Formats: sequence, C-alpha cells, structure tokens
Amino acid sequence: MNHPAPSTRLPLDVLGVTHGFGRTPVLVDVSFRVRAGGVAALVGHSGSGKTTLLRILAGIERPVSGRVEAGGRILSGPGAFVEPEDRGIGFLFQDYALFPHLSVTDNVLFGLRRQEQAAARRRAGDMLARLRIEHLAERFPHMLSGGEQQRVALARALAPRPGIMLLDEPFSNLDRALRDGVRSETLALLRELGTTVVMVTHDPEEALSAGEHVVLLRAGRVVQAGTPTELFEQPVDAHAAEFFASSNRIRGISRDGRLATPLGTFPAPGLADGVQAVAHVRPHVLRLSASGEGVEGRVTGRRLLGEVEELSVAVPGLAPDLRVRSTERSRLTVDSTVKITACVEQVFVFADDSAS
Ligand SMILES: Nc1ncnc2c1ncn2[C@@H]1O[C@H](COP(=O)(O)OP(=O)(O)OP(=O)(O)O)[C@@H](O)[C@H]1O
Repeated sequence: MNHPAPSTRLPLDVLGVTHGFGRTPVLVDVSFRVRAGGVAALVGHSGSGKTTLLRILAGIERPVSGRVEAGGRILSGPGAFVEPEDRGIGFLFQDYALFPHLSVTDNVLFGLRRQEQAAARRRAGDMLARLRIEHLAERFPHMLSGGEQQRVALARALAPRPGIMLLDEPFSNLDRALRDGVRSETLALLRELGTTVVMVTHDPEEALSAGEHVVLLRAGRVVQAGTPTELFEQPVDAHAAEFFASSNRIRGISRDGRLATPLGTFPAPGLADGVQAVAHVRPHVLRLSASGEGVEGRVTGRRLLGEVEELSVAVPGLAPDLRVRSTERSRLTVDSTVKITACVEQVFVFADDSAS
C-alpha cells in the first residue's frame, strides 16, 4: 500500500479571540494552544460558540479581535488575514458535502485542483488506498453508505496534506456501532500523518476519548482546558462537573471547610461558613452494601442501562432518590434496606448557583 508523505507539523495558537454578531457576544477572549500533531476537542452545549470558533480558524469568519496563528504565521489578526484556501487547513463537517454529480475519485480530485493532473491522480489514488476505499473509486455519493461517504470526505480533505484539520461533529451522522470505529480510525490516521486536529463535539464521551487536550466552552468563554483526566476528575465549577457526568446534587450548608448533608460530610475547601452549597456526587462513586458502614437507604428501583446498572435509593432527608451506578450486577432487590458510602475524594462541592 502507498503511504502519503506526512503533513508539515504545525502548532495552532488561538490568542484572545473575541467575536460577536451585532451586539451579541459569541466568543469572549478565547485562548488555547494545540501542539503540532496534537488533537484538541472543543466541547460545550449547543450555542456555546464551538462552530463559530471553528469558522474563525478556517478563515470563513473574521474575529472582531484576537489572533489565530499556525506555526507562528498569523492567519487572522489585527491587519492580517489569510484567505481560507491559503491557510493549509482541511475541514471535515457533519454533512460531508460530497458533490453528488462527481464520482468518488473526482470528489477527491476536487481538493487537488491546484495540482498538476498526473500528480493529483496519483495522490487521490494513494488516499483512497490509505482509507481502503479504492474499490469505490468510480461510484457516486448516493451509492455509498454513511460510513463510506465519511471516508471519501476524509480522503478529499486529507489529499492536499493539510497541516491542520478541523472536524465539526464529523461522526454524529453515523450510528453508534459505526461511529466508534470510524472515529478511532480517522484519528489514528491523522496522528500518523502528524496532522494537528481541532475537533468540535457536543458529546462529552467523544471529547474525553478523542482529545488529548479538551477545551470546554460555555457562553463563548473557556470554562476549563486541560487533559481529559483533569476535566473529568478536577472540574473547576458545577457546570464543568455536570457536563461530563450528570450527578446527584445534594444541598447542604458549609461549616469549617466541610459540607454537611444527609449523605455525610464532604470537603468544601474555600467555602466560608454558612454558605449554601451543592455536593455533586456522580452515580458511579456511590457503593451499596446490605450491611456495614454508611448511611441507610431503601432501594426503590433498578434499571439495566447496558454495561451499567442503575439503582435508585431513597434516603431520609434527600429528594429526589439517589442514582447509583455500577458495572456489577447487584443482588439487592427493590425495597431492601442498604448502606450507602461515597468515595469522598470524587465528590465535588461548589457554592449553590441557584441560591443567589
Ligand atoms: N451568522 C450569525 N448571526 C447571528 N448569530 C449567530 C450567527 N452564527 C451563530 N450565531 C449565534 O452564535 C451563538 C453560537 O453559535 P455556534 O453555532 O457557534 O454554537 P455551537 O456551540 O457550535 O452550537 P451547536 O452545537 O448547536 O452547533 C449562538 O447563539 C448562535 O445563535
């Protein structure tokens, strides 16, 4: 099999990018760096500004202020702007946007239209081989499955060997079984080619599994940026904690650096005495046992969610019931009395936003 030459490795810097439409601010002072050949996942709820930021990186949109640099070259900035086609950036978007009237080969050649024809044909052939879709070369997009279309779109985007690749929810149209495979294959290929990647997703699992650097956006601001482990295990605020795993939210009042709740007391560093706060207790950090240590509760329901099982447990003084998840199948039945313990280090306490 022919292997395409690696792309030029480029770091990408986003420096204080601010943008808005009319009076509405959409991005506020956004900064982050993606190392050359690294993969960053931009994640956030709908409307947090992910796509606008990607459009700015692509050069489709000009930021109101701030800079975008690739390998030290200013792409957007005060008095400087490089047109999208001259940025050396490839895109892969959700709807693939293959040309319906062009064959697979011609779709890939479209990305190489600035090159000499014989070299372009060789490159297109290499790319199709690399993605194991040579046998589809003469087909038209309507004759392809979703996964095949995605590969063709990837081949088209990668054929010019961009140093940077922008992915906007490129796997969300694929069904779950296909998605995981296509995503890991795509990222493995991009890593092999040394391409720097910025991937937009609203799926927390996808961000944690794909990005070595995760940037969490809320209302156009970076809430937190770091490794997947940092974002999952050390969230900076309630929003960051809830984004990656929905928790049992247990209210209490802080005293002496701890939060007293019906489920026990949890460390509440930095909170003054008498502040209303919430302990975010993820369902998987709770353990149930038939007897022993812990707060007493009563099992009120069981649901199998696939790999994990969720039990709901009523605890006096707590509403709604606690959600407890485990990959082990519980022997506890509905109505049995249980003891509940929480892994204290994995409980996050933040001031109660809804109380102010
Ligand atoms: N051309 C535009 N004119 C006016 N407002 C816009 C325009 N493009 C985006 N917006 C607004 O900017 C905000 C951010 O939109 P953006 O598409 O960047 O968010 P997103 O995080 O990508 O959301 P989603 O996950 O739903 O795609 C939204 O409030 C949106 O309505």
